[in-house]
Amino acid sequence: MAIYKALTIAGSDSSGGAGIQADLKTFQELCVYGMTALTTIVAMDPDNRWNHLVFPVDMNVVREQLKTIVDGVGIHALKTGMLGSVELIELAADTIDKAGVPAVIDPVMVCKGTDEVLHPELADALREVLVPKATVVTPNLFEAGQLSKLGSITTVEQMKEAAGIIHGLGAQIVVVKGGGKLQHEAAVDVLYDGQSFEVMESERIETTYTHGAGCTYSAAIAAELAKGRPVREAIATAKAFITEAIRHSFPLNQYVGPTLHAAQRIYGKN
Ligand SMILES: Nc1ncnc2c1ncn2[C@@H]1O[C@H](COP(=O)(O)OP(=O)(O)O)[C@@H](O)[C@H]1O
Ligand SMILES: Cc1ncc(COP(=O)(O)O)c(C=O)c1O
Ligand SMILES: [Mg+2]
Repeated sequence: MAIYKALTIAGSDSSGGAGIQADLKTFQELCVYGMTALTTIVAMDPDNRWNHLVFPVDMNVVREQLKTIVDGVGIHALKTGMLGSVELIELAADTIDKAGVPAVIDPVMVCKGTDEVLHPELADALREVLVPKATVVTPNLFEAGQLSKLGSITTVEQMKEAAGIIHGLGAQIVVVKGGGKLQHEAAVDVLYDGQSFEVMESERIETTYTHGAGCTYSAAIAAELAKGRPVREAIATAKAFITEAIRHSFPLNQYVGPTLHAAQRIYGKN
């Protein structure tokens, strides 16, 4: 059996539901060999309302990890998650050029449940340097508002407008995730490939336990692309995967509830 390999360039979520942990668990569930270039370590303070503490990894350390993986092993696809600096965003873009494989860009700007202010230069670098390299880019509503410069997005029409603008930056396929945040009875994502819009409505699960949903979804797309699946098929498979992971999400403590990456394996595909 062929072994397909995927790389994630992302941060560590010590609590295991998002970031590189979500990516690796997802790669494993979808039978892809996962490798990691760690950019940042996020810890959470249980004595201070789960306040996020962010520890960047030295740039040289990130470079050496990428050399190991891209030069030393080889990959079939990659994804990016939390990239905490302009230098890291540029390094991720260079890595995509060098590796020449499909790339899923999850333009992580803020963690759910935190109110950290976004550094504008990060949004600028994502918009100008990394999004143009994307096979698929998966902004949530906030990130789509920042990348498109539309600001607050509250309707499907605005999601379409944002997707059009983000496609214009150079991404091949844009998926704006309405998810649980859009006021709608379904979970609505908008896909745009430069030709037509697809409003993807799926079952909306009533839960607040969606920590890591975006990481998991983008990792699932990357895993399917690593296996050589066509992009639309990869997105459909990933959507089914995240819906089941959210259906079986659970609380870790009073602050956070991740999705269950193993949901399809344990409970079936529904
Ligand atoms: N409550 C929900 N029910 C069903 N699907 C959801 C729900 N919340 C999010 N999703 C889906 O999960 C994926 C990740 O979206 P989202 O949670 O918005 O990303 P992020 O974690 O980056 O904010 C999207 O496909 C979205 O539609
Ligand atoms: C390291 C890391 N990456 C990414 C995210 C974003 O997670 P989500 O998939 O919920 O958008 C988080 C959120 O806590 C994180 O800690
Ligand atoms: Mg996200």
